[in-house]
Formats: sequence, C-alpha cells, structure tokens
Amino acid sequence: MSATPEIQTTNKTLKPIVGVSGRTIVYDKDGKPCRACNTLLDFQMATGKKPKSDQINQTSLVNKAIEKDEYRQDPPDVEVLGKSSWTFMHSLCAKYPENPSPKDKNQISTFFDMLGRMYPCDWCAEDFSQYLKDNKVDTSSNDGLNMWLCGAHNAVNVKLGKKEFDCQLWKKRWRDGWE
Ligand SMILES: Cc1cc2nc3c(=O)[nH]c(=O)nc-3n(C[C@H](O)[C@H](O)[C@H](O)COP(=O)(O)OP(=O)(O)OC[C@H]3O[C@@H](n4cnc5c(N)ncnc54)[C@H](O)[C@@H]3O)c2cc1C
Repeated sequence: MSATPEIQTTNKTLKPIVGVSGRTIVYDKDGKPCRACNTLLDFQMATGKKPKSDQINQTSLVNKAIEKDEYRQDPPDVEVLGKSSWTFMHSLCAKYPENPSPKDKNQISTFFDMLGRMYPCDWCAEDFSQYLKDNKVDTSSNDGLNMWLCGAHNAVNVKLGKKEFDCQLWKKRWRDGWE
C-alpha cells in the first residue's frame, strides 16, 4: 500500500470532499461529517482525526482496540451499520409466515416504509425510499418477501459496484444453512 492518498478539499470551506477510501465525504445538514454515512476512516479524516497511513486498510488495529473493552465501542460507520441492518432484515424476513395475515402484511410494509424514512444513513435512506416507490414490497408470502428483499439488497450491491447475490440461495444464507 502506498502512502496516505491525497486529500482533496474545497478552497471555500476547507472541508475534505473525498476521503481516504476514495468516496465522497457526506455531511449532515448541520455541516458536520455524518458518521453513519461515511466509512470510519473517512469520518476520522473529515473530523480532523486523520488516520496514519499505516492505519489505512488495517481495520484489525481498530478491532483490537475495541476488543479491549467490549462496551466501549464507537457508533457504527456506514459499513458496520449496513451489515448489521441487512443481517437483521434478512433474518426477520426469513421468519415471515408462508401464509401471512393482513396484519403481518401491513406491519412488514410499515417496517420498510419506516426504514426508507429513518435509516440513519440519510443518502442510503433516500435511495432506499425511491427503491420502495419503484418496487412495491411483496408481502404475499415468505418466498415473495425474501426474493423482494434480495432484489433490494442487490440494487445496493450494484450501486456500490459489488457482485450480485444469487437470490435462489436466500434460504441457505438466511434460514436453512449450507449443506
Ligand atoms: C437499506 C440500506 C441501504 C444502504 N445504502 C447504502 C448506500 O447507498 N451506500 C453505501 O455505501 N452503503 C449502503 N448500505 C450499506 C451496504 O449495503 C453494506 O451493508 C456495506 O457496504 C457492508 O457491505 P458488506 O460487504 O459487509 O455486505 P452487506 O452488503 O452488508 O451484506 C451482508 C451479507 O449479506 C449477504 N448478501 C449480500 N447480498 C445479498 C442479497 N442480495 N440477498 C441476500 N443476502 C445478501 C452476503 O452474505 C453478505 O456477506 C446500505 C445498507 C442498507 C441496509
């Protein structure tokens, strides 16, 4: 790994525009860097706690520090929050009934509506909310809901340049396990 990547700033505000990850730094409405919208290293850089070059790509150092005191952890960055949220959502939907009642259907729709409005990474929430408008939640059955969620997750994967997950495998990943 080469030395610390160049940090771009706007002349006007001296706020970094691009983080060490190469992503654009996201700021909250109050002008402060958004913790849940940026990676930890980008957030540290934007808040003036610029990571040393040997810290970049060495998240194990951070993890080691965290291990020292289990409860003394920092709030999640966009990746930790994302992984935990998807884990919760896929696990929740995996237990959705085969034959859902009107109440089940209503409540799962409300859950995703809420997420599109209140997911703590604002720009993730905006895109997710648009996805919900373009792709109505399939509340009809267990398989329908999980295939829908897999599609929603894949839309984010594609946006981030990641490989798409094979949705036919959702049961192995989130319910039954692999042989
Ligand atoms: C609603 C929402 C919107 C988000 N929007 C953004 C965004 O705009 N920008 C951004 O940078 N990050 C966003 N994130 C976070 C991002 O999706 C990832 O969670 C984060 O980058 C960490 O990725 P990961 O590689 O650890 O795996 P994750 O994408 O978190 O996936 C966790 C695990 O789920 C499994 N998986 C992957 N895809 C699927 C699928 N389609 N169906 C079933 N299982 C699957 C895999 O086993 C994977 O290891 C969002 C997260 C959520 C919950």
